[in-house]
Amino acid sequence: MRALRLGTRRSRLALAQSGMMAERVRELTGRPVELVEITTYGDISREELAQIGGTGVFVSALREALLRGEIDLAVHSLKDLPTAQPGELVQAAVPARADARDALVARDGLGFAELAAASLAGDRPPPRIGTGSPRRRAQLHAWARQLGCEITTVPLRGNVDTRIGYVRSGALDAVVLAAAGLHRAGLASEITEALPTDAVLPAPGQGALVIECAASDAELIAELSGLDDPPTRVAVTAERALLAALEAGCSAPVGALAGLHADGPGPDPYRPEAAGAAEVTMLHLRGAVGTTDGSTLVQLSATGPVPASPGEALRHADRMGRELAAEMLAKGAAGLMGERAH
Ligand SMILES: NCc1[nH]cc(CCC(=O)O)c1CC(=O)O
Repeated sequence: MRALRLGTRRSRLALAQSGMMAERVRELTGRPVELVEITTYGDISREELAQIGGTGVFVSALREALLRGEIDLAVHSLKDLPTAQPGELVQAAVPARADARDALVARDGLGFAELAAASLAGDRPPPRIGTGSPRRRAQLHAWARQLGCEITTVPLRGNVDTRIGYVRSGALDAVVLAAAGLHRAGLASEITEALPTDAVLPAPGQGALVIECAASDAELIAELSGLDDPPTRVAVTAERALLAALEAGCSAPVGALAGLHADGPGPDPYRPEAAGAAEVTMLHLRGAVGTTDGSTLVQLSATGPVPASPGEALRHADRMGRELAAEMLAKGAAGLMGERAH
């Protein structure tokens, strides 16, 4: 039986999540899966991600390998994918999402509020927090302002180990990283606080992976649907629709998080004949966009029942994302979209 070739980047995080997915694909299909290492521009560039500017620097080399038929599947972090899906590629599976939150790795086991407050006593300068992400900067600065504290954010590049190294060496008081990435890289014990989503909304799609295949590979796409988690796909569809409608790339300060929850028993608006008996599934979507100095933050949310049919549920999620984005633009987000990291 021919082995499936799974293309992966070489970073610790990429190898960890590709290895995890390779194992699940093996279990599901009974076919051997071999990892094919591919170097991407995002891995070799020393520039700041925000300066590179384009979204998808981590994914384009993998996608090119898929299109050339050099690999059969690629595993991406969904948050790294540009919102426009190329027609020649298919998201064959979006597996169940891990922790979507951002995580703080701080000195002395501190959380954000304690760290920010440490400078109030006057014995320390404002804490230096490593993150180049305009989304994280905007929300961390807004949170610090709410607490009446000052923080300094410092741009940061490099792999997960390098970033954590800045805290260990004392060069920075803290760094912010995706919790899911730290878990997958075996570094969960470094987390000193999972940042509450009321304060910091993660990037759209954060914590979710996607297995991508060439659209021509119908047989493999059908097989891999066994790894798809429909609730995760609905949630990330809403988040990415919001992002797309805000016309923002991954370096723009947009946070979004959606989740499904049962709200039954109650009347199901899509099946009125079953009134009172049905479990209604609700989709809740939150979005945030702001200036990187935290002086302005537009935060809005929407909730609505999800149609039972999977196809309709995805269309509904997409519409909810676009409508919430329109509301955010009307509430002032439009004026912020030119803002970029410096
Ligand atoms: N931007 C790089 C990136 N892409 C995905 C993750 C983490 C894993 C995930 O969100 O699924 C990270 C690292 C980070 O933001 O800390």
